[in-house]
Amino acid sequence: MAIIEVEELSKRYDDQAVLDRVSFSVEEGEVFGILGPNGAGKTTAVECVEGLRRPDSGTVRVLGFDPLRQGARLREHIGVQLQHTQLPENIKVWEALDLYASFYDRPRDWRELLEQWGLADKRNARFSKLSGGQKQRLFIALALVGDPKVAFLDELTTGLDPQARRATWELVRRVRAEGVTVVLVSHFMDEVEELCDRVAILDRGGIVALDSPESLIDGVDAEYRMSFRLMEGTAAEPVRLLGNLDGVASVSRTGELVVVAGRGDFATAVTASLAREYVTVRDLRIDKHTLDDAFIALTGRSLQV
Ligand SMILES: Nc1ncnc2c1ncn2[C@@H]1O[C@H](COP(=O)(O)OP(=O)(O)OP(=O)(O)O)[C@@H](O)[C@H]1O
Repeated sequence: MAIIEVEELSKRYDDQAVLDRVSFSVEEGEVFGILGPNGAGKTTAVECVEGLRRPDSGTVRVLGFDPLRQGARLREHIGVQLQHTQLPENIKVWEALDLYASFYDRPRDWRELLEQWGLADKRNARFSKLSGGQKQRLFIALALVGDPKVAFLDELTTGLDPQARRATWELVRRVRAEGVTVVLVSHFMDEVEELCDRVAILDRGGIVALDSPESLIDGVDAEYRMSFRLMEGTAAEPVRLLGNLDGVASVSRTGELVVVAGRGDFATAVTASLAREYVTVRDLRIDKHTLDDAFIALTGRSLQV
């Protein structure tokens, strides 16, 4: 069942078209990613869905509500992650939760959220004294305090170190496991690949692709490479053995190192052929495509900044 439906959403700022007839829907229970480079219009799109910005045209329904006309009722059922600048430096963790709980008719018990998100010992700490990861946990707890059906998480891991990013990903999985639908805005490929059931790739105001990360990656019809080392004394000559296999574009050998490039599922054909000839190899590596390759294939540019 679609929980969010967006049709033909358009928005301009002055003479700049930021969203141009964007349509997508989000299914109940999924983690839906909106991925795109800086300035692609991600935040604008999400804020139109949340009812925080007014689109020029198009329709948006979230849980059946029109975010502009029924914003107050809608906000009872959604949770929005705040950006850092939106909490006073001196507010205590419990005060922030208590304040946000007061915005809802039927909030969750924030003491439970403190426990659940590992913030119980930080209950009386001031916001400014929290680490980046703790702040992120607080923001997620605040987004959940209204017991929402949908949570919007925007650039959740920007500025976090790799360890804190991974810990935050785990938290998102927990939110999903609780049955909350998640809309995740990000410009990190790995994050989206890791977390999202489906992703809309937004570029220059339009959706250039919408699918699961796996399908987007599988759809990339570009060469990739596999490499391995032959065991010493191997008699087989890989260039001859592998050169004519389906999908293989080139095979090169430098000493024991063999590099095979190709398209499609050539790596399976290569390993099967090696096994048939009893050739054992080590250090086998396949540089499979990533979401960034999918982005390059779709837009001609890399998203990595
Ligand atoms: N209130 C506004 N008035 C004028 N222009 C705006 C406004 N908000 C955003 N823009 C412009 O619209 C474009 C899209 O901005 P938006 O914040 O939606 O992109 P984004 O994909 O979320 O980018 P980022 O990843 O940098 O947050 C940008 O060029 C931005 O400068």
